Amino acid sequence: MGASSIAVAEAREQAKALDREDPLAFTRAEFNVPTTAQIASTRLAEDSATPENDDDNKSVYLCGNSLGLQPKRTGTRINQYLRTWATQGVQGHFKPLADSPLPTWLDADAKAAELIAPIVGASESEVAVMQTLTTNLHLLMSAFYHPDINGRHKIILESRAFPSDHFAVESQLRHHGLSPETSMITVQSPFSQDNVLSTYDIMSVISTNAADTALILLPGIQYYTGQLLDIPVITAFAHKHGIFVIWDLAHAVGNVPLSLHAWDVDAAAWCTYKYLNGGPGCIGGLFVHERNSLVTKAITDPHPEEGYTNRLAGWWGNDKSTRFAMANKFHPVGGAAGFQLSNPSVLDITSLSASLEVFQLAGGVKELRKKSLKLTGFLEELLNGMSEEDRAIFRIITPSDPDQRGAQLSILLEEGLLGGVMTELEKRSVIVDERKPDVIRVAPAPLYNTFEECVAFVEAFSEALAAARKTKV
Ligand SMILES: Cc1ncc(COP(=O)(O)O)c(C=O)c1O
Ligand SMILES: Nc1ccccc1C(=O)C[C@H](N)C(=O)O
Repeated sequence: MGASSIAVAEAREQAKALDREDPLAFTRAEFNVPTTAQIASTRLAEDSATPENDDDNKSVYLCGNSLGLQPKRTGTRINQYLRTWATQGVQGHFKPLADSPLPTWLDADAKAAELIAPIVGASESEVAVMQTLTTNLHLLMSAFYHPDINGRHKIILESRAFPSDHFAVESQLRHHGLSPETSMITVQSPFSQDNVLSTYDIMSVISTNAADTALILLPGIQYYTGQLLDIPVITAFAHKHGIFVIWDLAHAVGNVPLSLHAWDVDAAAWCTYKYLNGGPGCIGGLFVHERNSLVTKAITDPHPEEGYTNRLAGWWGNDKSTRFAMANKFHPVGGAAGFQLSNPSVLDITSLSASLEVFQLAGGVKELRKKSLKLTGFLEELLNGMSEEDRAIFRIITPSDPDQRGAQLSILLEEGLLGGVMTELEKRSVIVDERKPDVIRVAPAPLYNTFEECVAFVEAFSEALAAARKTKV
């Protein structure tokens, strides 16, 4: 690749064969893949948008790690939801819609929890579809971080955490009157220049701070490097030291198989706009292990709040049977649903549920992972096979061990090339994302990307590198 057109032709033939053999190839037709004309258009006005036609040239969209593509059935389901609202008004809360899998609005959250539970490996009662990622991290910390300045008060997180996670931790500490300088511990790798963290790096920091750490917040998959951490092993190690762990699964959910219950994870939160294709800013989710949300007292108990986990509460977390009684005693429903605050946006839940229907069609995340391993492995092989001239100016920083990554490969470019490479890729209708200062993240999503698109990417990338080299500032 990158030099010889024969190599490109061979790779394309190989990719075509892999696409033909792919048992999940059919799910691509479930998605709206932007065409090259749509991507090139500079205005979004309805009259200038190019109508999509299946014969049109499609863009190469490898950005599902940032925003997943729109499933075609999202429009169908949202229109059904809109019809219910238009024709029923408030009665939509209670009336099921004929000829549609959509539940009544009152049951929308429970139904969505049912769909998300297998994706994260939890029971339905351990998950709630609610709020957004950063909010959910705050809600979990408010419930499970109880600092004791003379005992456990520290929070451990990675040194290059996604800024929102870092801000959330810092502000939690300040909220409790603590200083990040004394109570925030960050993990970084002493060995890896790219800050790929070994399990040992993380365990060492836990060991050193074991006596006074209350909480650990870590990413299932690190957003920048694409590294998949060993969730069960790190969780077990933290538990041995009496530390509660919250996992941020933004980049892991819908990407790699998760078994949160079996791994004994304490709590986790995620967003749904990446591999779950819920749409920008769509409703998020959280997991609370059943042992952490036990409702030990019956609702008829004179002091029902005793025995309930401490939490920031709202009426939607109240038991359904008394939610509308308009009494002011909080009776949380057992499980993660008891952490809900407000009635959720049914528009959001409808959008997410439409995409989760496609996950069901595909046979779930385990099936998708089989394809994902092949797809990302193929992309890696193509990148490693590029010309020496190309390879001299980029390096894949994502672990090469497939068990330590999901779909994403992060490519570190030589300094000064990022802007030029992104411009050149966009000219060729190749959509990936940039993370300053020097990384592009490329994520073939098994629900809609093809092996042929991996070849198209590498071809465009080689041309982009050549062009960027010339214009490098
Ligand atoms: C790891 C991580 N944490 C937090 C966020 C912020 O999510 P949100 O804006 O949905 O709160 C994102 C993505 O934006 C993310 O990737
Ligand atoms: N929601 C967004 C809105 C605008 C720009 C980026 C995002 C992202 O989601 C970024 C993503 N969390 C990331 O890992 O880069």
